[in-house]
Parts: sequence; C-alpha cells; structure tokens
Amino acid sequence: MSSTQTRTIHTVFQAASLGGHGFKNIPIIDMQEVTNDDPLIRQQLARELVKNHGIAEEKITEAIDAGKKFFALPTETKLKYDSRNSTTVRGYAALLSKNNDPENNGDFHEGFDIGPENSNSSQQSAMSGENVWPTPFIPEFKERVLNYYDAAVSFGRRLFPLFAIALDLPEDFFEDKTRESASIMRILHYPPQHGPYNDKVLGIGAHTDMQCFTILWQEPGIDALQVLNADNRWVNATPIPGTLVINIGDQLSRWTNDVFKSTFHRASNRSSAERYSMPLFFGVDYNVKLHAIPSCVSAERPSKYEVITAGEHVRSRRLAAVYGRK
Ligand SMILES: O=C(O)CCC(=O)C(=O)O
Ligand SMILES: [Fe+2]
Repeated sequence: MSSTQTRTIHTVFQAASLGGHGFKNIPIIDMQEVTNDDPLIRQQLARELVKNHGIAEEKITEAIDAGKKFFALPTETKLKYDSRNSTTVRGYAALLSKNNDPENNGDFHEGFDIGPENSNSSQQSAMSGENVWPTPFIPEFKERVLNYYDAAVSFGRRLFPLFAIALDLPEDFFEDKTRESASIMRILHYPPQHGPYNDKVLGIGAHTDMQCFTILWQEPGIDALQVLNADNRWVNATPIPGTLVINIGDQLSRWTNDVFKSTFHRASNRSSAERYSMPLFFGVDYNVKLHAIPSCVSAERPSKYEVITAGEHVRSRRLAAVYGRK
C-alpha cells in the first residue's frame, strides 16, 4: 500500500471517529473498493455500512431461518435453553429479560447467544465454555449458526487491518490477538410493538456494544435501528440489502483511548412485521491486555482507562447486564 493510500485511510477513519460520534449521516464502505489500488476510491473508506462483505447470502439466510424456527417454539421449550442457567450466558434470553439502558424497563426482544466453540483451547478463561444447542428441536440449528459465526469472524479479521492502518500500526497488529477470537453472536427477534408507545420499553435501549466492533445483519425493509451522530441526533440506520452495519465497541474505545469512540445505538420495531437481527460482537482473545495504543496517547490526550484484559472486560459487562452485578 502506498503512503498516500495509508494517509487517506488514516484521515477518513479519524474523521469518522474523532471527538465523539464524528459523523452526520451513516457512510458506506464497499469492501471491493478497499482492495482497489486507486487512492481516490479509498477515500470512500471508514464507513459504517459495508457492502460486498463477502459473506454468502445463503449462509445468512440459513442462520436467520434457524433462528426464526427457534423463536417460533413454545416458550417452555425455549426456556430449556435459558442463558441464565449457563455460567457463560449462552442460550436463550426471553422477552424483556435484558435491559441495555438502565433508565428503561426492559428490552422488547428475545435472543439466543452463541460464543466461540473453542472451550478446550489454551484460551480458557472466566467466559469460555460450552455453547447450548436446541438440536432435539432443530437438528440443523448448530451447523447453520456456526457456519455464519465462522464467516462473520473471518470477515472481522479482514476489517482489523484497516483499523490498524488508521492507527499507524503495522497492518498485522491485531492478527496475533485474534487467533482465538472470543466473539459472541446473538440472533434476535423483535416482535412488533404497537402504540401507544412506552419510551421506557424499546426493542433494545440506547447502549454501546462491549467488544471491539460489531458486525450486524438486520432484517430488510424495517426501519428500527438508530445510531447517535455528532450532533447528538438519532439517525436511522435504514437496512440496505446486501450490507452489514459496523458499530465501534467499548474494547476498541479503551484500546484507542477514545480515538475510536463506541457508537451509541438503539432499536425498536414499530412496524407490523416481525423483525430479526444478527449481531456478531468481534472481540480479541480473552487474555489480550487493553493497554492504550501508543499513537492514541499524548499530552493533550492522556490515558483514560485502567488496563484490563479483554476477557475480564467482557465478563464484567455481560454478568452485569444479565444479573445486575459485576
Ligand atoms: O437489532 C439491532 O439492530 C441492534 C442489536 C444490538 O444493538 C445489540 O444486540 O447489541
Ligand atoms: Fe448493540
């Protein structure tokens, strides 16, 4: 990559993230253009919706269809897989059982959580462990969901070098830190919410995601997701077929000393149709220490966060979200 290209990526990424939520409208990255050598085309980088991401549509559809089948099961069947019975919070989360915005009264969605299938690896930590699978009811669920999980994790590994370049780091800086990526994936179902609306019960209350960045597939045709922009205004992240939404998460904020700032977002399904979405929270390996990256610390920008391992960070946030404790 030429130095002009590097500078371009750097400038655009920084503009997209510096000083808070530094965008007005949601930009689009075309992953085909990322590999294009024309520096002018590269100026289109650092966007928050990505197209040409390379994940086969079929993998997306198969995983989301398996999720739809699961949510259509009777509640008592779904509760056999209650994530509160799993020490690693894998499995089913019932409607209103989570509350992302502490000011609110619960999130009007149900979900199914999956983590890495590497429980026998060297990455044993407080949050590693077995997934739970509803195989007796949906035999194809595990394979389809893991297929998408693996594809989305590979895609995340393609995004990391772009962040590295933007941070003046070697392109492969994140590579040895994502070998056993602790990514968590959810399949979510938002039943329609009809008026009169209660603003204390959104589909998912305003929050930032906890890992490095989130790769989000959302149901086409339903405006539900919103992100907070530089002017503190909620902007619709209207689904565009063939794109995925990328939200910056808290691990990357801590690691970059807020050069990349996590994106506040929320979603409510006020349409008359069922809405499904599938976020994959791309994390680094559990044992990676989130020391502020040197190019992100200066006299004007002193280090803001205590050093913590990625695993401890995720564990405390997830347990707090589920059990209201650290
Ligand atoms: O369903 C969506 O569009 C957003 C989901 C989300 O923000 C989350 O699961 O953290
Ligand atoms: Fe989120």
